[in-house]
Amino acid sequence: MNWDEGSTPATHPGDRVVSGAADGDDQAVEAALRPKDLGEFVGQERVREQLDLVLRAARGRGATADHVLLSGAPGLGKTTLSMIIAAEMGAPIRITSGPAIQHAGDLAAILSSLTEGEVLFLDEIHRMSRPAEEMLYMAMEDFRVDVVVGKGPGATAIPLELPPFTLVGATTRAGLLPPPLRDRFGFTGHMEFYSPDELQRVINRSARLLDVDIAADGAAEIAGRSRGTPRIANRLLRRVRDYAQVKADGVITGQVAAQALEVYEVDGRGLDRLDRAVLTALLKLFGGGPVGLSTLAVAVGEERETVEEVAEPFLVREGLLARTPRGRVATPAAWSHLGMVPPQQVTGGSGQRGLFEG
Ligand SMILES: Nc1ncnc2c1ncn2[C@@H]1O[C@H](COP(=O)(O)OP(=O)(O)OP(=O)(O)O)[C@@H](O)[C@H]1O
Repeated sequence: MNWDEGSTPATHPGDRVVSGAADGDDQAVEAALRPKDLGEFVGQERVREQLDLVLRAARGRGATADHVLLSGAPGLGKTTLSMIIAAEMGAPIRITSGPAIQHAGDLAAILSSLTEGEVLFLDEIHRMSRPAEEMLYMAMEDFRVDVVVGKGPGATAIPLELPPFTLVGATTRAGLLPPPLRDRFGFTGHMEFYSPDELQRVINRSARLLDVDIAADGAAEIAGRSRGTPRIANRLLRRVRDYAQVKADGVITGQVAAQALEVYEVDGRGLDRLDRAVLTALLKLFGGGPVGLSTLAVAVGEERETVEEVAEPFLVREGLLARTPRGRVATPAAWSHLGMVPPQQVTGGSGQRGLFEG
C-alpha cells in the first residue's frame, strides 16, 4: 500500500472496517489465524498447486526454491503464503519491505546476514529504491553483491558471495515492477479475490480457532460482505463476535451478523459509509453522471485521492461505477443497489448529461 505517499486522505483506509490494509488490531490477531501449510491455505487453487510443485521439486533436489513473486491486493494472503513457503522448505524467514530499504547498503546488510536456504520476504517490493533494486538483480541471479567502499574516484567495489536464498517478493501491482526485476523470479503467482464460498471457509476456520460459535448462515452473511478479502472477513468476524457477545447469546447466526454489520455500516454487498456516500452523491446530485472526480469528491466532502483510491476501486470492481473519459458514471446496478430509480433518459439533445463534468 502506498498511503504514506503524497497527500493524506481525509479517510485513511486503515480506519475502515472494510479496508484491505492491516491495522494494529489485525496484526495482533492475524498471527494466530494464519494457515501454517499449503493444505490449510484456503482457495487460490492455481497458485497453490503450482507453488506446491515448485517447492516439492526443490525439496526433491535438495535445492533452494526458486525466487517467487506474489501479486495481488492487500489482505489476500501474500505474507501468509511466504511464511508457508519457508515452513514447507523447513527454512527460516526474514521479513522486510521495500520502503524499509532506501539505500543499497540496507539491502547489502540484510543479504549478507542470510543463511543458506533462508526465505527473504520483501513486501511492497515495487517501492524499493533504485540502487537497492539494482543490487537485488545481481543477488537474485548470481548470489553475489558488490559492496562499494569509499566515494568518488577512490571508491572500490568488493564482491561478496551470498548463500543461496529464496526471495519472495510481494506487490499489489506486478505491472509496476521493472521487467529486469520481474524476469528474475522463477515463479509468479497472481492472487485473486476470494469467492464467497472460500471466504466462508476462512471464516469458519477462524471461528474455530477463536472459539466462536457460528452458524452456517452467519458465516455466509459475513462472507458476502467481506469484499473478496480474507483479512476483511476475519476483521468483520471479530466485530460480529463482539456484537453477538453483548447483544445476543454469543452465537453468530445470519440475523445476528446482519444486525451487527448494520451497526458497523457495512451493507449486504460490503459497501461502507464512504462507498455509499459516493454512490448516493453520484445518483442523487448528478443523476448518475457523468461527473468529474473533483466535483464528486467535493460533494462527499472528501479528498479527490480518497474517492479515487479508497472508494472507487471496489465500486468499479462491483460493477456499480464506471470511470469514463467524460467522468464517473453510475451503472444500472448502482441504482438498484441503493433502491433508486434512474431518471428518464433525455433523448435527442445534450440534456443533463455532461453538466457536471469537472
Ligand atoms: N487463503 C487463506 N486462508 C485462510 N486465511 C487467510 C488466507 N489468506 C489470508 N488469510 C488471512 O488473512 C490475513 C491477512 O493475510 P496476509 O497478511 O497474508 O495478507 P497480505 O496479502 O500479505 O496483505 P498485505 O499486502 O497487506 O501485507 C491473515 O491473518 C490470514 O489469516
